[in-house]
Amino acid sequence: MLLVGGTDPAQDVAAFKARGGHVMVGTPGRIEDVLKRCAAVDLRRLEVLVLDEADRLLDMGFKAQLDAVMARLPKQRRTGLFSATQTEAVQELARAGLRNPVRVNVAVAVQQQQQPAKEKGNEKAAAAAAGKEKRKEKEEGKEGKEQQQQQQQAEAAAAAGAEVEAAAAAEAAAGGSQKTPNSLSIQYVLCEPDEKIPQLVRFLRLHGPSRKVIVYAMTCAGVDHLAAVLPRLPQLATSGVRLRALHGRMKQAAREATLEAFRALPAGVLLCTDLAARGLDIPDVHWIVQLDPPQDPAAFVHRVGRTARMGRSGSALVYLAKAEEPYVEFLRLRKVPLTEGSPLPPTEGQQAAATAVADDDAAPSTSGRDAVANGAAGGGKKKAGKAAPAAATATAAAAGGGSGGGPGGAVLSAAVSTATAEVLAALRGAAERDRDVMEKATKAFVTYVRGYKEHHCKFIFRLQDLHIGRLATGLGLLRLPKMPDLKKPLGASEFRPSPVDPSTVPYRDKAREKQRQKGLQQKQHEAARSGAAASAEERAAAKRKAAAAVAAEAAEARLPAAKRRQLQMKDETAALNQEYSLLKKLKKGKISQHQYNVATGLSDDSDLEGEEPEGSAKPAGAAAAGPAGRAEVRGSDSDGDDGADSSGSDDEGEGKAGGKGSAAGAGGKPGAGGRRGKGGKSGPGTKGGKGGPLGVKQHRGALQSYIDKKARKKKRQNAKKAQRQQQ
Ligand SMILES: Nc1ncnc2c1ncn2[C@@H]1O[C@H](COP(=O)(O)OP(=O)(O)OP(=O)(O)O)[C@@H](O)[C@H]1O
Repeated sequence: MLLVGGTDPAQDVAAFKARGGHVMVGTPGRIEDVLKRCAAVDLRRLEVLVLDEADRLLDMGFKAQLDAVMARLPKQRRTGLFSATQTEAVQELARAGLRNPVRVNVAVAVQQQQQPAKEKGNEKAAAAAAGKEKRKEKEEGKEGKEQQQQQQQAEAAAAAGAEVEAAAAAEAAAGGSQKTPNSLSIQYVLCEPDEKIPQLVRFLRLHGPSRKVIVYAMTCAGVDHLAAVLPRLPQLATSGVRLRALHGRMKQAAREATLEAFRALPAGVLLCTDLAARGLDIPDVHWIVQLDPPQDPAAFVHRVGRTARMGRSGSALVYLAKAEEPYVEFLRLRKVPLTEGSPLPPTEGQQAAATAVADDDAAPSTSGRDAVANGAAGGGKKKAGKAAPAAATATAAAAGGGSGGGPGGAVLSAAVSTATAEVLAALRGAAERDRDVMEKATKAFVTYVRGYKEHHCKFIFRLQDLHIGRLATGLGLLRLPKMPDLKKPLGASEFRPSPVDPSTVPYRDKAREKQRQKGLQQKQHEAARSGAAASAEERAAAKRKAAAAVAAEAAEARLPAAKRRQLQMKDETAALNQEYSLLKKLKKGKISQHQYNVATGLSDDSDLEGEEPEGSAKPAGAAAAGPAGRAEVRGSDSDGDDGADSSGSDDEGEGKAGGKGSAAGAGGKPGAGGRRGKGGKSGPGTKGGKGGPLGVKQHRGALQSYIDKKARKKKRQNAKKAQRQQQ
């Protein structure tokens, strides 16, 4: 029976009840599910348990399901663990319930290759640590059956540990070994994040039409992006390369269909994640390309194992950034030898173009990445191509593929750089034209950065060494996404944003774009509605404020007559003081008669514009009393429209306006009589705010009596002073 996801478990149970079976093959989750639902499955006579890809099954991800299944199995059985990367962790072997384990190691002997002492030490240390762990568990262990089980496991572990040590010793005696077949050649090419896709494009142009190639990316979003963008690149469009995508976020039926389609192709490219790293048996795969190294280094061996199967030959390639180069040594220590490869030369046409430009003495100084930005922005590939030579050396040096050196090498480097810039421009152009590509590129970027952070070899793949600017450029992003995870993103300042506004990029798919436009309109509508609600709220607030002012006036009216008079007197005194100072200014010629009239409310200000004060220069007082005061009052009217104008946006500002502008703000104009100055008291011109503006005669009379009163007071004070002096 085959028990895997993608179908209804009830169907599996029904099929088992109907037909029975001798061999169950399945995934841990589905087997556990079926065993739970079907008491009819008799496991008492189970003889053999096989855990294929044992290291993966025994890791913590499948623990619950595997423990549930194994709890139902008889203790007396034969158990086989298989994997190209068998774990040496003895605890895990004990978890699989092994007693007297025997290890069979299939490895390729390599003459004159010494097993590194450090490696041997690691294995011994792992075994010793495992033994120690078990002893500790024994000491702290529980009683009864559980303890007995643990003891058995500990014994098994000790035996397994001895076995591992023996295997290590045997390997050492044999002069070392390698984990990948001799018929498989693995190369690494040094290239920075913005050179990976251009390199891949060149690779696929060369091999894609005639070979079966599997390309691994780190994340599902990365695969989705490649699958969306590669067919649109002019550099690949005419190559006849057939692309298929496979990853874990696809439905089971779609995965199976993709795999079948890829199998059926005579040549083509499978873009995938580590979902397809293990177990796939497609005999005629010739190339494995690892665009991104796997998070789990164990997956490296499994990925490359999709080629060179059963004695056939095969090739593999991994792209590494300069900072990731220690990965090569890391793999060598794990018996996976890699040799350095060169970045692929561009097509003949590009090489010829580069040669022509290299001959031109006046090489432009624009960098390659600038050229990408320019080229994409202007939709001009010519620009990108033209700007390349200056960047050529840098790019080729970064690629480190040995294509430089000597005049011929320089030309080739220039050509490589031109080709890179062209692909990058095309990547960005694709994102600028189709929102789907743009979104996929962004998602690929974000998931890649997150995935990079989760690399198992953190000491090699360090997020702080990942060149964020070049990664974003390499995916054709229009903007650099904000990522809180990235505190100091390396090279972020080198990223050149696209002049295209991402919010304006449409979906190429018409139905999808229509849907988006509909959504946008709906959002605008909602925003307008909430804006209208906000202004309704403002109006309500203004109403409340006016009502409060009326209530304050009414409260004032209810005060005892003496108190009311006292308040009025206070108001009038303040107003008259201001008018007095205005009068002095008028007499000194600092303000004109008209300005005085307007400021004191004796005339309307509509004819003030353009009027020059007496004298050549505009007096400072005029500004304070006239236009400035007016502007402030207006500021208070535009409440909310201009939040930056704080003086005009709150009560305080309004009060100040009334104060500074005095009569102009508060009392002069018809209808302004109700406006309150600072402190909520009636302005001087209002005289209680009820009778409107005073007549000119009345006003002058009031002012004159005030001046006389002041003069009399002063006279009295002077007389008293003189009297004191005489005494
Ligand atoms: N004894 C054999 N004779 C002929 N062909 C065989 C033999 N054993 C295996 N093969 C073939 O070799 C290929 C690889 O076998 P298989 O898939 O079992 O390998 P594997 O070790 O499980 O690989 P992996 O776990 O890496 O996927 C298959 O096509 C299989 O049919």
